[in-house]
Amino acid sequence: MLATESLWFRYQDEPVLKGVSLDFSRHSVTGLVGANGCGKSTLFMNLSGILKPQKGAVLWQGKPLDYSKRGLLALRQQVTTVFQDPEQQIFYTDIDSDIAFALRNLGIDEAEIARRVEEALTLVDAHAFRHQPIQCLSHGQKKRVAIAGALVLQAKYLLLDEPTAGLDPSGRMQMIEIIRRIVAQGNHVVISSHDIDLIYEVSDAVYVLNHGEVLAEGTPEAVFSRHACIQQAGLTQPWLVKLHLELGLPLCKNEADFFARMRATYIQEAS
Ligand SMILES: Nc1ncnc2c1ncn2[C@@H]1O[C@H](COP(=O)(O)OP(=O)(O)OP(=O)(O)O)[C@@H](O)[C@H]1O
Repeated sequence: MLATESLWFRYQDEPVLKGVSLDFSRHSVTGLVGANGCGKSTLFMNLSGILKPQKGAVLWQGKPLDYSKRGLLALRQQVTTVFQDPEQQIFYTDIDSDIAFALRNLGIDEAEIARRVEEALTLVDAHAFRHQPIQCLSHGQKKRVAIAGALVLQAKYLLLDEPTAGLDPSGRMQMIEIIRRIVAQGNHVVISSHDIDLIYEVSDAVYVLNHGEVLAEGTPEAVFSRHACIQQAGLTQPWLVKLHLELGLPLCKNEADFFARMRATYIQEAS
């Protein structure tokens, strides 16, 4: 279980997170949205034990997080973060060594490392550029390498900070597919993003943060239908929700569903 209980955090005088209670274990994919500066990255750093709350707690496996070196090492094998900028997480010039880095630090044997690296590269579709030096990769490819570096740890929770930032449309679709594959393996994903359409499509539950507080929580359909609340948080509604609310079209979860429903209706009406 990964959760927070009445968590307060401040860097200086002003609190950035104000008593937030969030549970990331109830759903496979939890989305976290909010305007710039509402505290999303600060929350991620609290969840991974980089920052420590002044009040309240991060709950890991039902207990307040153990901040000892041993406790944090155990946490980070089960809760891994992929930051927005992949450069922050890349240490080597060759992809295999980079992805294997954390496993070598943990003293895992080489045969197991090779197996896990292979599996992670498959999951993020990186075989095609596996032998290129990392500095020659595109932003999107580096992002996939950073995710592979987190996946080899076989963590139960993957925290993705802006996974689609800087990706072109096909990179974005590929990221959605990667998230689905990670979830299909039985893992939890927490996504913080300004890409509202992505959060709507891939999340099972959403938290809306506003000035360090939880303004709304629930299914993406319910949360994003609350126009005034979404506006108050400085956000916009996903396009599929707008079509539903403004034109009375069926509320669909993704573009493919939407076009399938529209085609079925159109063909029925035409015949
Ligand atoms: N190291 C720091 N020292 C002092 N204040 C900080 C520090 N890091 C962040 N803050 C402040 O904490 C608040 C929350 O920042 P945070 O980066 O968590 O927000 P965010 O929701 O991730 O924003 P964005 O959507 O822009 O990435 C902001 O007011 C920011 O200025």
